[in-house]
Amino acid sequence: MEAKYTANLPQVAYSAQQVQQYEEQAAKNSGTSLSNLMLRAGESLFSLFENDLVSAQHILLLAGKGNNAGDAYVLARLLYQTGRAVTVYSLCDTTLLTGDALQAYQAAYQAKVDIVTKRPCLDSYHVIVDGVFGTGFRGELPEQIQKLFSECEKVPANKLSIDIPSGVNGTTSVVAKGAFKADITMTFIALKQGLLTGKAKAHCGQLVYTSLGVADAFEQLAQPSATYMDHESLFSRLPSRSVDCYKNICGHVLVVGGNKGMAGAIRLAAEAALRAGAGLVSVATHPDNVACVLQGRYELMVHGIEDVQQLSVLMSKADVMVIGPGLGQDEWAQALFSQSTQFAKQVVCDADGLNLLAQTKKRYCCAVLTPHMGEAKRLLGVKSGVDEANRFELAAHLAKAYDANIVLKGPGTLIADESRININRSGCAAMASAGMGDILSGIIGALIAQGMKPFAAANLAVYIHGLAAQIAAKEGEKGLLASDLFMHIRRLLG
Ligand SMILES: NC(=O)C1=CN([C@@H]2O[C@H](COP(=O)(O)OP(=O)(O)OC[C@H]3O[C@@H](n4cnc5c(N)ncnc54)[C@H](OP(=O)(O)O)[C@@H]3O)[C@@H](O)[C@H]2O)[C@@H](O)CC1
Ligand SMILES: [K+]
Repeated sequence: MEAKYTANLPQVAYSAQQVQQYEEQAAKNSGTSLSNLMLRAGESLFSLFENDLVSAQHILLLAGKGNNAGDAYVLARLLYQTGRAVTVYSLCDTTLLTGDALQAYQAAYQAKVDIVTKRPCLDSYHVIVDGVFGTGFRGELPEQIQKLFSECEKVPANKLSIDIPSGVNGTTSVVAKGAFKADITMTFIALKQGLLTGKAKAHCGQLVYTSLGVADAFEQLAQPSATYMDHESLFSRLPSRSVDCYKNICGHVLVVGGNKGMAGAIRLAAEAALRAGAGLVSVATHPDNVACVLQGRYELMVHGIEDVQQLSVLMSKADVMVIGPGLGQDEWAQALFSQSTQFAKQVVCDADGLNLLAQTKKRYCCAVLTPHMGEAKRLLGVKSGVDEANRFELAAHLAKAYDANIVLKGPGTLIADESRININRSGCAAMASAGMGDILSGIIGALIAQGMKPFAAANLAVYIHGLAAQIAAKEGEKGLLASDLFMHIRRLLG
């Protein structure tokens, strides 16, 4: 049977609310109905069993009371009719079912699918299918359902989520306590932004997509809430080097940081800027660190900074400043930070640069800020009214408040400016290693110095960084060193 889904995900994403709002109209405009979409959803799920889960013969489906359960009942019937052993465990009294879900239930019941309301033993199933909640999920998971999902995690069955893992919010990416953890999630109609970032990404497992035949009509009705740019569109913005270019026209990056005992961070950022193609890289660091930053990387111009006038001189020569790696927060750091706010060109601010920015309420004239969630919350301050768990709100709010591009790190890094958000595709668990952030800020600085616009540079840098980590981590994610990325960054940039 031909696969009715794809792992090649679209380049635009929407909120789960938009899908709910426009799915009916999109179905009508495509000459079909919602009940037909439910049949198509069930068929697409069934084709996954015919293609990727062929050996699965014993299947348990968990069903709620909404249309997500409707999809599960359609799938259950199709699986049963092809001779598989199928049980649907309904988590609600089936008399509560209405509309399309009720019809799908009745069809399954009439086809003699085993439908139970008492919890079966989970041990013997090859696949457990989650059809409990989809786009209609709100708030917290009832405790009993949390317990059930936790039991599911303990058994070896493959876990498949229908549309959205139950307990994940497809708009905000917020994951409710005890949410279902899938190995595969098949999502329908449009890519939901909430599945692509933060903890939600881990709950989805591999994400596959099917349009149910209404994507064109849907895209006519709804504006994407985020982009999800692929390799080609990101790399298409990278300026190429002409044969007659020379180091002085490939951008001069000044990297500021590396307080006592933190030479490694500034060295990684500086080397990353070189590896990402900056023509010249100057380093402003603590005088104690000059020799060790320079050691083995003689292409760097390393300066020990004793007073801020020295920094001013370096600032006057640079095209882009990267500040923060290993900077610290002591008097030396505060003086450098304060001076750095006079820089009238592009700044990339990371690590303690962000903490000083949050404390001092100073602003850069144009900046890319690269916080992780903790730094983002500090930048936000108290009483902001923003839902701190909602990565999209957090990134959008920071972009406005700091008039900056925001790179909100973490799985599915968000890159935001005042008018748009892109969700990064690359990345792996190895990204949680020391020094990874320092390297990222160096790459962003180098790409801007070579003439890329900050938003495009931040997007490409995050992508390259994640991809380099993925390639480098092929032999195991633990124990990977941040500096292992350098060779891959070089190759990726061609
Ligand atoms: N429309 C169609 O025909 C098509 C729809 N499709 C499929 O339908 C899905 C959307 O269906 P849906 O809108 O019915 O919502 P769904 O996610 O099943 O659950 C809603 C139910 O959950 C309940 N509930 C919510 N939160 C809760 C909580 N915290 N704790 C407890 N209960 C909670 C809520 O109860 P309520 O609060 O309203 O009483 C309500 O009963 C979509 O993801 C896709 O899979 C596709 O097949 C295409 C065609
Ligand atoms: K689900």
